Amino acid sequence: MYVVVNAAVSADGKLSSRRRDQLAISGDEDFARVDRLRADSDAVVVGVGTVLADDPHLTVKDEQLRDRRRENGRSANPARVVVDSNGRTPMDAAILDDAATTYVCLSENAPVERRADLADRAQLLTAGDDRVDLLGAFATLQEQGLEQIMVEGGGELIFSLFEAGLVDELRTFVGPKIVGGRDAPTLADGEGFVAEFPMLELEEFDRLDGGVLLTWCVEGR
Ligand SMILES: NC(=O)C1=CN([C@@H]2O[C@H](COP(=O)(O)OP(=O)(O)OC[C@H]3O[C@@H](n4cnc5c(N)ncnc54)[C@H](O)[C@@H]3O)[C@@H](O)[C@H]2O)C=CC1
Ligand SMILES: Nc1nc(O)c(N)c(N[C@@H]2O[C@H](COP(=O)(O)O)[C@@H](O)[C@H]2O)n1
Repeated sequence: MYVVVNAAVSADGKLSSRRRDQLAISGDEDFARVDRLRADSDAVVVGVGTVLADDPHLTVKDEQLRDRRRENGRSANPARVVVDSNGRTPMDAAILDDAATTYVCLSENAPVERRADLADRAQLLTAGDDRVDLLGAFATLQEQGLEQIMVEGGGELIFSLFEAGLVDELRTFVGPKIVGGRDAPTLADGEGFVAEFPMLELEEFDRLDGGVLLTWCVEGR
Protein backbone atom coordinates (compact mmCIF):
# COMPACT_ATOMS: atom_id res chain seq x y z
CA MET A 1 0.00 0.00 0.00
CA TYR A 2 1.22 3.54 -0.78
CA VAL A 3 -0.37 6.47 1.07
CA VAL A 4 -0.27 10.02 -0.31
CA VAL A 5 -1.64 12.84 1.84
CA ASN A 6 -2.78 15.80 -0.25
CA ALA A 7 -3.89 19.11 1.20
CA ALA A 8 -4.15 22.79 0.38
CA VAL A 9 -3.01 25.21 3.05
CA SER A 10 -2.96 28.99 3.25
CA ALA A 11 0.40 30.77 3.37
CA ASP A 12 0.06 30.63 7.18
CA GLY A 13 -0.60 26.89 7.22
CA LYS A 14 -4.39 26.73 7.68
CA LEU A 15 -6.70 24.18 6.05
CA SER A 16 -9.73 26.43 6.44
CA SER A 17 -10.94 29.34 8.58
CA ARG A 18 -12.02 29.18 12.22
CA ARG A 19 -15.58 28.67 10.93
CA ARG A 20 -14.28 25.32 9.57
CA ASP A 21 -16.31 25.58 6.39
CA GLN A 22 -14.92 24.71 2.99
CA LEU A 23 -12.42 27.31 1.83
CA ALA A 24 -11.02 27.45 -1.72
CA ILE A 25 -7.26 27.71 -1.29
CA SER A 26 -6.40 25.96 -4.55
CA GLY A 27 -7.01 27.56 -7.93
CA ASP A 28 -8.04 25.84 -11.17
CA GLU A 29 -4.58 24.36 -11.85
CA ASP A 30 -4.32 22.78 -8.43
CA PHE A 31 -7.89 21.45 -8.45
CA ALA A 32 -7.09 19.84 -11.85
CA ARG A 33 -3.95 18.26 -10.35
CA VAL A 34 -6.01 16.93 -7.42
CA ASP A 35 -8.51 15.48 -9.88
CA ARG A 36 -5.68 13.62 -11.67
CA LEU A 37 -4.39 12.31 -8.36
CA ARG A 38 -7.88 11.07 -7.45
CA ALA A 39 -8.10 9.38 -10.87
CA ASP A 40 -4.80 7.58 -10.20
CA SER A 41 -5.95 6.36 -6.77
CA ASP A 42 -7.80 3.25 -5.62
CA ALA A 43 -9.36 5.11 -2.69
CA VAL A 44 -9.78 8.65 -1.36
CA VAL A 45 -9.86 8.90 2.44
CA VAL A 46 -11.20 11.67 4.71
CA GLY A 47 -12.07 12.02 8.39
CA VAL A 48 -15.68 12.50 9.43
CA GLY A 49 -14.81 16.07 10.48
CA THR A 50 -14.29 16.84 6.80
CA VAL A 51 -17.55 15.12 5.85
CA LEU A 52 -19.43 17.20 8.43
CA ALA A 53 -17.70 20.44 7.45
CA ASP A 54 -17.52 20.15 3.66
CA ASP A 55 -19.94 17.42 2.58
CA PRO A 56 -17.42 16.35 -0.10
CA HIS A 57 -18.26 14.09 -3.02
CA LEU A 58 -14.66 12.92 -3.61
CA THR A 59 -15.32 11.86 -7.19
CA VAL A 60 -13.23 12.45 -10.32
CA LYS A 61 -14.62 15.58 -11.95
CA ASP A 62 -13.05 15.29 -15.44
CA GLU A 63 -15.10 12.96 -17.64
CA GLN A 64 -12.05 12.00 -19.72
CA LEU A 65 -10.24 10.84 -16.58
CA ARG A 66 -13.28 8.75 -15.59
CA ASP A 67 -13.42 7.28 -19.12
CA ARG A 68 -9.72 6.41 -18.94
CA ARG A 69 -10.28 4.56 -15.66
CA ARG A 70 -13.14 2.57 -17.24
CA GLU A 71 -10.96 1.75 -20.29
CA ASN A 72 -8.41 0.33 -17.85
CA GLY A 73 -11.06 -1.93 -16.33
CA ARG A 74 -11.53 0.17 -13.20
CA SER A 75 -14.63 1.79 -11.76
CA ALA A 76 -15.19 5.38 -12.95
CA ASN A 77 -14.34 6.73 -9.50
CA PRO A 78 -12.01 5.52 -6.75
CA ALA A 79 -13.57 4.13 -3.59
CA ARG A 80 -14.33 6.67 -0.88
CA VAL A 81 -13.39 6.04 2.74
CA VAL A 82 -14.61 7.89 5.86
CA VAL A 83 -12.82 7.42 9.18
CA ASP A 84 -15.75 7.78 11.56
CA SER A 85 -15.40 6.22 15.05
CA ASN A 86 -18.99 6.81 16.14
CA GLY A 87 -20.88 6.64 12.86
CA ARG A 88 -21.59 10.37 12.60
CA THR A 89 -21.69 10.42 8.78
CA PRO A 90 -25.12 11.89 7.89
CA MET A 91 -27.37 9.67 5.79
CA ASP A 92 -27.72 12.45 3.20
CA ALA A 93 -23.93 12.94 2.90
CA ALA A 94 -22.80 13.25 -0.73
CA ILE A 95 -20.17 10.60 -0.02
CA LEU A 96 -22.93 8.00 0.46
CA ASP A 97 -24.40 8.39 -3.02
CA ASP A 98 -24.00 5.66 -5.64
CA ALA A 99 -21.20 7.33 -7.65
CA ALA A 100 -18.61 5.05 -6.04
CA THR A 101 -18.18 2.38 -3.40
CA THR A 102 -17.91 3.95 0.05
CA TYR A 103 -16.28 2.40 3.11
CA VAL A 104 -17.09 3.75 6.57
CA CYS A 105 -14.47 2.81 9.18
CA LEU A 106 -16.09 2.57 12.61
CA SER A 107 -14.90 1.70 16.12
CA GLU A 108 -16.38 -1.14 18.18
CA ASN A 109 -18.33 1.45 20.17
CA ALA A 110 -20.23 2.92 17.22
CA PRO A 111 -23.96 2.83 18.06
CA VAL A 112 -25.74 -0.24 16.67
CA GLU A 113 -28.52 1.82 15.06
CA ARG A 114 -25.97 3.98 13.19
CA ARG A 115 -24.31 0.80 11.91
CA ALA A 116 -27.64 -0.47 10.61
CA ASP A 117 -28.41 2.80 8.79
CA LEU A 118 -24.95 3.17 7.28
CA ALA A 119 -24.81 -0.48 6.18
CA ASP A 120 -27.55 0.30 3.62
CA ARG A 121 -25.30 2.72 1.77
CA ALA A 122 -21.70 1.75 2.58
CA GLN A 123 -19.34 -1.10 3.36
CA LEU A 124 -18.59 -1.02 7.07
CA LEU A 125 -15.17 -1.79 8.59
CA THR A 126 -14.54 -1.98 12.33
CA ALA A 127 -11.14 -1.37 13.92
CA GLY A 128 -10.37 -0.05 17.40
CA ASP A 129 -12.43 0.17 20.61
CA ASP A 130 -13.35 3.86 21.02
CA ARG A 131 -11.48 5.37 18.11
CA VAL A 132 -10.67 3.97 14.71
CA ASP A 133 -7.38 2.07 14.81
CA LEU A 134 -5.84 3.34 11.60
CA LEU A 135 -3.28 0.52 11.22
CA GLY A 136 -6.08 -2.04 11.45
CA ALA A 137 -8.44 -0.12 9.17
CA PHE A 138 -5.80 0.44 6.49
CA ALA A 139 -4.77 -3.24 6.63
CA THR A 140 -8.41 -4.17 5.94
CA LEU A 141 -8.58 -1.70 3.06
CA GLN A 142 -5.48 -3.33 1.60
CA GLU A 143 -7.13 -6.75 1.89
CA GLN A 144 -9.95 -5.28 -0.22
CA GLY A 145 -7.39 -4.59 -2.97
CA LEU A 146 -6.98 -0.87 -2.27
CA GLU A 147 -3.27 -0.17 -2.72
CA GLN A 148 -2.89 3.39 -3.96
CA ILE A 149 -4.44 5.57 -1.26
CA MET A 150 -4.99 9.33 -1.36
CA VAL A 151 -5.90 11.12 1.88
CA GLU A 152 -7.63 14.49 1.57
CA GLY A 153 -7.80 15.52 5.23
CA GLY A 154 -8.59 16.98 7.58
CA GLY A 155 -6.02 18.00 10.16
CA GLU A 156 -7.00 15.53 12.91
CA LEU A 157 -6.83 12.55 10.58
CA ILE A 158 -3.58 13.68 8.91
CA PHE A 159 -1.87 13.99 12.30
CA SER A 160 -3.03 10.50 13.33
CA LEU A 161 -1.79 9.00 10.06
CA PHE A 162 1.67 10.49 10.63
CA GLU A 163 1.53 9.25 14.24
CA ALA A 164 0.70 5.73 13.01
CA GLY A 165 3.57 5.84 10.51
CA LEU A 166 1.22 5.29 7.57
CA VAL A 167 2.17 8.24 5.35
CA ASP A 168 4.56 7.69 2.41
CA GLU A 169 4.22 11.06 0.68
CA LEU A 170 2.82 14.53 1.41
CA ARG A 171 1.73 16.91 -1.32
CA THR A 172 0.96 20.38 -0.01
CA PHE A 173 -0.31 23.23 -2.13
CA VAL A 174 0.52 26.48 -0.31
CA GLY A 175 -1.85 29.15 -1.56
CA PRO A 176 -1.48 32.94 -1.59
CA LYS A 177 -3.83 33.71 1.32
CA ILE A 178 -3.54 34.48 5.01
CA VAL A 179 -6.35 32.94 7.06
CA GLY A 180 -5.19 33.26 10.66
CA GLY A 181 -7.08 32.16 13.75
CA ARG A 182 -5.69 30.08 16.60
CA ASP A 183 -8.67 27.73 16.25
CA ALA A 184 -8.50 27.36 12.49
CA PRO A 185 -7.53 23.80 11.45
CA THR A 186 -3.97 23.24 10.27
CA LEU A 187 -2.40 20.49 8.20
CA ALA A 188 -1.63 18.32 11.25
CA ASP A 189 -3.67 18.99 14.40
CA GLY A 190 -4.40 16.29 17.00
CA GLU A 191 -2.16 16.21 20.09
CA GLY A 192 0.93 17.27 18.18
CA PHE A 193 4.40 15.74 18.42
CA VAL A 194 6.88 16.79 21.13
CA ALA A 195 9.64 14.37 20.12
CA GLU A 196 10.35 11.92 17.33
CA PHE A 197 8.92 14.30 14.77
CA PRO A 198 8.26 12.66 11.40
CA MET A 199 10.94 13.97 9.05
CA LEU A 200 10.41 14.76 5.38
CA GLU A 201 12.60 15.00 2.29
CA LEU A 202 11.63 17.61 -0.29
CA GLU A 203 11.30 15.89 -3.66
CA GLU A 204 9.88 18.64 -5.87
CA PHE A 205 8.52 22.18 -5.85
CA ASP A 206 6.41 23.75 -8.58
CA ARG A 207 4.81 27.18 -8.93
CA LEU A 208 1.09 27.09 -9.71
CA ASP A 209 -2.02 29.16 -9.04
CA GLY A 210 0.10 31.94 -7.51
CA GLY A 211 1.38 29.55 -4.86
CA VAL A 212 3.64 26.53 -4.65
CA LEU A 213 3.13 22.78 -4.69
CA LEU A 214 5.54 20.99 -2.36
CA THR A 215 6.04 17.25 -2.79
CA TRP A 216 7.63 15.60 0.24
CA CYS A 217 8.60 11.99 0.93
CA VAL A 218 8.49 10.72 4.49
CA GLU A 219 11.94 9.68 5.71
CA GLY A 220 12.33 5.98 6.39
CA ARG A 221 9.41 4.92 4.15
N1 LIG B 1 -7.72 22.62 2.49
C1 LIG B 1 -7.80 21.29 2.40
O1 LIG B 1 -7.09 20.66 1.60
C2 LIG B 1 -8.74 20.56 3.28
C3 LIG B 1 -9.42 21.21 4.30
N2 LIG B 1 -10.21 20.50 5.16
C4 LIG B 1 -10.81 21.21 6.30
O2 LIG B 1 -10.43 20.53 7.50
C5 LIG B 1 -11.47 20.66 8.47
C6 LIG B 1 -11.86 19.30 8.99
O3 LIG B 1 -10.74 18.75 9.65
P1 LIG B 1 -10.88 18.10 11.10
O4 LIG B 1 -11.91 18.84 11.87
O5 LIG B 1 -9.52 18.00 11.64
O6 LIG B 1 -11.51 16.67 10.82
P2 LIG B 1 -11.00 15.34 10.11
O7 LIG B 1 -11.55 15.29 8.74
O8 LIG B 1 -9.55 15.15 10.29
O9 LIG B 1 -11.79 14.24 10.95
C7 LIG B 1 -11.43 14.01 12.30
C8 LIG B 1 -12.42 13.07 12.93
O10 LIG B 1 -12.19 11.75 12.44
C9 LIG B 1 -12.56 10.83 13.41
N3 LIG B 1 -11.50 9.87 13.69
C10 LIG B 1 -11.73 8.56 13.94
N4 LIG B 1 -10.60 7.92 14.20
C11 LIG B 1 -9.61 8.82 14.13
C12 LIG B 1 -8.24 8.72 14.33
N5 LIG B 1 -7.63 7.59 14.61
N6 LIG B 1 -7.52 9.85 14.20
C13 LIG B 1 -8.11 11.03 13.88
N7 LIG B 1 -9.44 11.18 13.68
C14 LIG B 1 -10.19 10.07 13.81
C15 LIG B 1 -12.85 11.61 14.70
O11 LIG B 1 -14.26 11.71 14.81
C16 LIG B 1 -12.25 12.96 14.42
O12 LIG B 1 -12.94 13.99 15.10
C17 LIG B 1 -12.63 21.37 7.79
O13 LIG B 1 -12.57 22.73 8.14
C18 LIG B 1 -12.33 21.19 6.30
O14 LIG B 1 -12.85 22.24 5.53
C19 LIG B 1 -10.42 19.15 5.00
C20 LIG B 1 -9.80 18.49 3.99
C21 LIG B 1 -8.91 19.11 3.06
N1 LIG C 1 -7.07 20.44 -2.98
C1 LIG C 1 -7.97 21.17 -2.27
N2 LIG C 1 -7.89 22.52 -2.31
C2 LIG C 1 -8.73 23.25 -1.58
O1 LIG C 1 -8.63 24.57 -1.63
C3 LIG C 1 -9.71 22.63 -0.79
N3 LIG C 1 -10.60 23.38 -0.06
C4 LIG C 1 -9.75 21.21 -0.81
N4 LIG C 1 -10.68 20.57 -0.09
C5 LIG C 1 -10.88 19.14 -0.21
O2 LIG C 1 -11.71 18.81 -1.32
C6 LIG C 1 -12.89 18.19 -0.85
C7 LIG C 1 -14.09 18.52 -1.73
O3 LIG C 1 -14.20 17.53 -2.70
P1 LIG C 1 -15.41 17.54 -3.80
O4 LIG C 1 -15.17 18.73 -4.66
O5 LIG C 1 -16.70 17.62 -3.06
O6 LIG C 1 -15.25 16.26 -4.55
C8 LIG C 1 -13.02 18.71 0.55
O7 LIG C 1 -13.80 17.95 1.42
C9 LIG C 1 -11.58 18.65 1.01
O8 LIG C 1 -11.18 17.34 1.30
N5 LIG C 1 -8.86 20.51 -1.55
